[in-house]
Amino acid sequence: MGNAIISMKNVVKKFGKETVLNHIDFDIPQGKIIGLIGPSGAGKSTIIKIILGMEKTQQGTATVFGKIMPNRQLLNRIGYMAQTDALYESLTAKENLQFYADMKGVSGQKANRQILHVAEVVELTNDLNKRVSGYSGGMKRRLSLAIAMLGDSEIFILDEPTVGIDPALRRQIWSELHKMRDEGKTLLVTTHVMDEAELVDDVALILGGKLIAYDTPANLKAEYNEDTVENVFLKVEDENEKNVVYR
Ligand SMILES: Nc1ncnc2c1ncn2[C@@H]1O[C@H](COP(=O)(O)OP(=O)(O)OP(=O)(O)O)[C@@H](O)[C@H]1O
Repeated sequence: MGNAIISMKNVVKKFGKETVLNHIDFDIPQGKIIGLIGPSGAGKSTIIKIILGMEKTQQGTATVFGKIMPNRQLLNRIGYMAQTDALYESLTAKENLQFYADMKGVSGQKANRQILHVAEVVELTNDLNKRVSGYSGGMKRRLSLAIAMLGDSEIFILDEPTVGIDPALRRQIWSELHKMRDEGKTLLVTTHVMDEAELVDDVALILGGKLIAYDTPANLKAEYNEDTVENVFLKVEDENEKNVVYR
């Protein structure tokens, strides 16, 4: 794909003798939300870490903006939310946001504006002055997501951003992700929540370290003759258990 903003070419990743990613190839165009879905241990976080240059491959390459990763200079163009929260517990949420805004090179009035906006998106406005040590798990996830949204990133890589977040707020967060997409941002999001897979532009289905399907939710449903992405996923998983021995 000519206009790919993120690309993986023939990526093989092993941990010891275990092959975790088995010849993964895919291109993500700008201005799309891609949902990375697959069962626990399928290799989703490993894909993300390779794209960010945090893990090395045994074969193949990941490129972002046409440059082979790892590339430190590109990192401030990517908003990343990891699966584990990296927060300063003894600081307040606002202080955490100020710290990360500063790290991303945003300061002054612009930082204040962004902090208020991202806090509102994740409904933490009234808890900004509380210490993070007193936050619940879900509040910490929300704060991590708010931090990932700070700055002027063009790409957002979000590993399970809505875990522990209730359905109403999840909807609000997805509406913000769509808004970001409509402004030309590119988002790669992993999720276990299958109804969220209906909200992305393209679904990349990972099973046993392989990219099994990569298409729009509508095309996948038509191809597999199912009415939900969840049913497509179950069908594909079932077919693969019968036919393929992977690893
Ligand atoms: N640092 C590591 N050392 C050894 N094995 C690892 C390491 N990181 C991941 N793995 C293994 O690689 C496989 C894929 O892990 P990964 O975290 O990418 O899966 P995932 O699809 O993100 O799972 P989940 O949905 O549970 O987060 C798993 O079998 C895991 O045990």
